[in-house]
Amino acid sequence: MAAAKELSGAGLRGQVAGKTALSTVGKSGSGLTYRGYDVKDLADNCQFEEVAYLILKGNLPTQAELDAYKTKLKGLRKLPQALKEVLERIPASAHPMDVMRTGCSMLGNLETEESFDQQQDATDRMLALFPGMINYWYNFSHNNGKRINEETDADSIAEQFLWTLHDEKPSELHTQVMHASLILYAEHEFNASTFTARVCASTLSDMHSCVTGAIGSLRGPLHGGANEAAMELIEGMKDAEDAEQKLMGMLERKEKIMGFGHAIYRESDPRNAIIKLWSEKLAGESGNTNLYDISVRCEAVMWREKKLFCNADFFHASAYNYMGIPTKLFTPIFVCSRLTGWAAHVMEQRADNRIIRPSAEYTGEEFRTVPAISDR
Ligand SMILES: CC(=O)SCCNC(=O)CCNC(=O)[C@H](O)C(C)(C)COP(=O)(O)OP(=O)(O)OC[C@H]1O[C@@H](n2cnc3c(N)ncnc32)[C@H](O)[C@@H]1OP(=O)(O)O
Ligand SMILES: O=C([O-])CC(=O)C(=O)O
Repeated sequence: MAAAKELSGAGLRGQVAGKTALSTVGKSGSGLTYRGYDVKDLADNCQFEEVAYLILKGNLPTQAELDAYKTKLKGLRKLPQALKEVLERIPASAHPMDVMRTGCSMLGNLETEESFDQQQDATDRMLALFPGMINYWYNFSHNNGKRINEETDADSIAEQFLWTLHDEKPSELHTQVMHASLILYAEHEFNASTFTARVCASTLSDMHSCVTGAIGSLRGPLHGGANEAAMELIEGMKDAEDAEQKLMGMLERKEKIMGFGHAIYRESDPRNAIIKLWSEKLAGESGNTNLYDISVRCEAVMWREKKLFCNADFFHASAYNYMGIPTKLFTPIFVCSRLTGWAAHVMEQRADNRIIRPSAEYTGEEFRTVPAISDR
């Protein structure tokens, strides 16, 4: 099992900051469970919608419940015209995570969550709409003003993401990998973005504000942004030998290697083995295993030199690249998935709320009085 570290120190490390029934990290099974189910079991046997249902509603759906949920989500894909207009005004140079943040916030203006009774519907709308939203912007801004049809016939969120990105039905294999990827990223206890969402929820704010804040926290390279940073690293390496040399140089210069290490896991991240297998399969399918081979060498060097292991992000880089996904859209996919965890945590916080307001250890000046301006 991927066990948890002994934790203490800055960054609230090791401190229990609240309760959750949603997931465990470093405690049982392969090391990550959603509502008691091992993430590997879920990734091997479920579609993303089943896992979203589990996280949001508490139990795995029956076939009839799953069909009804997927039909509901399919009916919620249409982007409001005002949101399309905002997306068309965002320049191609913008980071797609900023587009997600603005898009989510705009949706909150157009379809405001007026009461907590609407929390499930507000979440479902975002789950259904986010893939088309980011790919509408991406195609418009990067593809000569192309306006895609976001109301595709895609059967699932996994398929909808790839379909709206490439404007064609994706292969079975690619859709299967996307399901697994969305499942792996869906929930992870009190990580930085989820904690952001919970802090916002604790003030009794609305769902769109909680999610907008969480997107901002996920954006950084120490958190979700690491999958993009990992891609930038490996695409600069010619082959496995070059990877070895470059990494050794970076370690000598004490540079941080994105996609490695974890705040909670000690020896491995259970999501890595799963996405690594998919990356290998995609490499085989593509007929060019170089990027996969480079990634495998990086993993070996980091463990040999530093006992640092790949987290969920590292092999996601090569997997997404093999599926033809542009690097800057990697972290928005994480948003399309983690939205389930964020929303479920918001609902959990609301159900048993006290405003989150810790204390600080003061390190500033002693008490003093204001001198006259002429004496300063
Ligand atoms: C889905 C996710 O969000 S997973 C996380 C994605 N983020 C990354 O991949 C970014 C790279 N990794 C990191 O920056 C860190 O490992 C974090 C942010 C994930 C965890 O941070 P921490 O809990 O502070 O890490 P930890 O306490 O284990 O660090 C121990 C030591 O290892 C070093 N270290 C940790 N990760 C790395 C890394 N990826 N590369 C180089 N050194 C590292 C730290 O600098 C620290 O050294 P120090 O004691 O000399 O300061
Ligand atoms: O738990 C964390 O700190 C980061 C992480 O792996 C995640 O959010 O998936």
